[in-house]
Amino acid sequence: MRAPSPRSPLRAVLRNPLGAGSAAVLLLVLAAVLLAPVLRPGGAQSSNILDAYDGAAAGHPFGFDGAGRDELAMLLYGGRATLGEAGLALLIALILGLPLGLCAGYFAGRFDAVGSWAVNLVMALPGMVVLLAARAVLGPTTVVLMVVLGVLIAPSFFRLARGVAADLRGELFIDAARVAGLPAWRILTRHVLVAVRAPVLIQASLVAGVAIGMQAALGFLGISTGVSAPSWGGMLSDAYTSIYTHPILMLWPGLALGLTTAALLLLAVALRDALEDRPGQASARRTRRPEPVRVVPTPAAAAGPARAAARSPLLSIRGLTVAYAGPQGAEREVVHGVDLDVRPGEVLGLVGESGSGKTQTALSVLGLLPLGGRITGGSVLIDGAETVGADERALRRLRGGVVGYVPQEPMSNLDPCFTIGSQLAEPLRAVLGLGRREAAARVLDLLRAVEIADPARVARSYPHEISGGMAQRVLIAGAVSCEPRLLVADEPTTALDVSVQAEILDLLRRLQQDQNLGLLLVTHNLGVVADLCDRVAVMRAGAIVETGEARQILHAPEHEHTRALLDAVLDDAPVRAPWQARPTRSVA
Ligand SMILES: Nc1ncnc2c1ncn2[C@@H]1O[C@H](COP(=O)(O)OP(=O)(O)OP(=O)(O)O)[C@@H](O)[C@H]1O
Repeated sequence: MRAPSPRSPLRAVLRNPLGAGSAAVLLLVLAAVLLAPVLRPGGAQSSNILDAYDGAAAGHPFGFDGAGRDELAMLLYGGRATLGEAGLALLIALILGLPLGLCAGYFAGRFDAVGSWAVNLVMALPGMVVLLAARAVLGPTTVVLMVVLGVLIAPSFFRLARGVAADLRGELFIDAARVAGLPAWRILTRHVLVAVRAPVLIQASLVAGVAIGMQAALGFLGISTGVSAPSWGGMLSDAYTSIYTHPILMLWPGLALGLTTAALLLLAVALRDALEDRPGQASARRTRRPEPVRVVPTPAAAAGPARAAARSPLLSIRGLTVAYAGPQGAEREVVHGVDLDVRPGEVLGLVGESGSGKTQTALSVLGLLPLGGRITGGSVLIDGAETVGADERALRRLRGGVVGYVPQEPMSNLDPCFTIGSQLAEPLRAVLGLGRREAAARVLDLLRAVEIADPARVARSYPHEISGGMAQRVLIAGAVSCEPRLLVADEPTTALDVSVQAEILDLLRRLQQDQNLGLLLVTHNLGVVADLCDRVAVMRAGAIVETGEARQILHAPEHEHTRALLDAVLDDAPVRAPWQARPTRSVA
């Protein structure tokens, strides 16, 4: 397995000849423009009519314009106006479009509807007419016109960010981050912004080019302050009056405009290539943790399920119904009045045929139903707190800290852009408020606790650099990282190799017993039920048909559907040996 090479994107851009060349041109232009008062302390307005239209001379390499002003000084000071005002328009467009687009895509619903409506309205406006109207109403101030231009081009960022955020919203690693208790702003700024940065950079370069062009056009048409203050557009306008006699005067501002916009575009392309080629950000730092994670078996765990059953439930579901919006707006109910309890230290297996509603029930507990699905009735109490109808803040308090989630697909639940260490540290910092070093050290302990032999290397790895089994161990480490009391595991071994499944189940059982966790285990595997579960609830067509002790359900099922499920197990199918506590061991 290859260790990740945390290259900085800047270095990658500079290694690319296209990137290095365009960055050099842009830097040169920017430096020249910024240093204008040093290079030409006399300013751009000093003129001598006797020099009008004169060619290059000592100290004046670009010659003089029709008013006898130094062309180089005009270019330098004109660049300050043109680039500065175009930058302002870009900034306004980014400030308005990017956060609103991210929020619209991520939160969807009414936020998206209102945002998209407003954006469509702005896009329907004819830009040039609005600018001319703004000039008439607000006066010939380019700065104000550039603010208006920024508002007009903000929809391009809105739509881009909205599209990416809406796509990512359904990604499992976003769900995993939500279950870990991360607030929406943190998910948006970390996971979503990282995905949107490459297209936004390209878009920003295009928009910067358009803004530079528009600023120059306003100056060229003489509808801005460019008449008195120099700008590249104003220079083009002046040069245009003598285009047949002194065409060279068109060359300098034209060249400045062309070079700058071309360099911007090429730099963005090189940056995009560098960012998309780069698997993630800098690896987590290796630090020593002062104290290892200790998992102490509690007396309650040792007392077994009989004692656990006597305590009040950690999870109590009553009359849960879930429905999905149909094509004609009518809702289709897929979970019908489910009742379930999970007590501390108890493993409840939720079994049933495919499509019976197990996953919908588990996702309801976490408040993570996919778009279109909603809880239409009933109650879900986690540690006594009602989650149905609770706001996002209340749910966040429960996620991570009280309830953890082990998903079905290990790889899709890890963000490919970040190292394992950084992803595990994130909830530790957000939920437990640990510092960077403390979180990094605890990550190593967590990786050790899930029996990963080389935690430092795994913490530095990106998801594509580890195996599926190891990824599932990482997710289990994440699920228990904030010391929850309830775990929801949705078919945690389905996506794994048979040989790895047993190890993962053993690990889950050990952690569950050591930490006295309540575990809601969604599975269709009755072997797993026999091995791990204290009690079992059998689902069929969205309803629970039978609940009882695992031994009773497996040996003396009462409902005919449970009997049919047991009959469907192949007679010669391998049966897992009952779980036995064993010393912790390490796997690579
Ligand atoms: N996004 C969705 N939109 C509409 N209906 C859905 C959606 N997701 C699930 N359903 C429906 O909900 C019902 C229950 O699905 P669920 O995923 O809970 O089944 P399951 O028991 O977990 O099955 P499996 O073991 O195959 O995952 C199914 O009839 C399914 O068609």
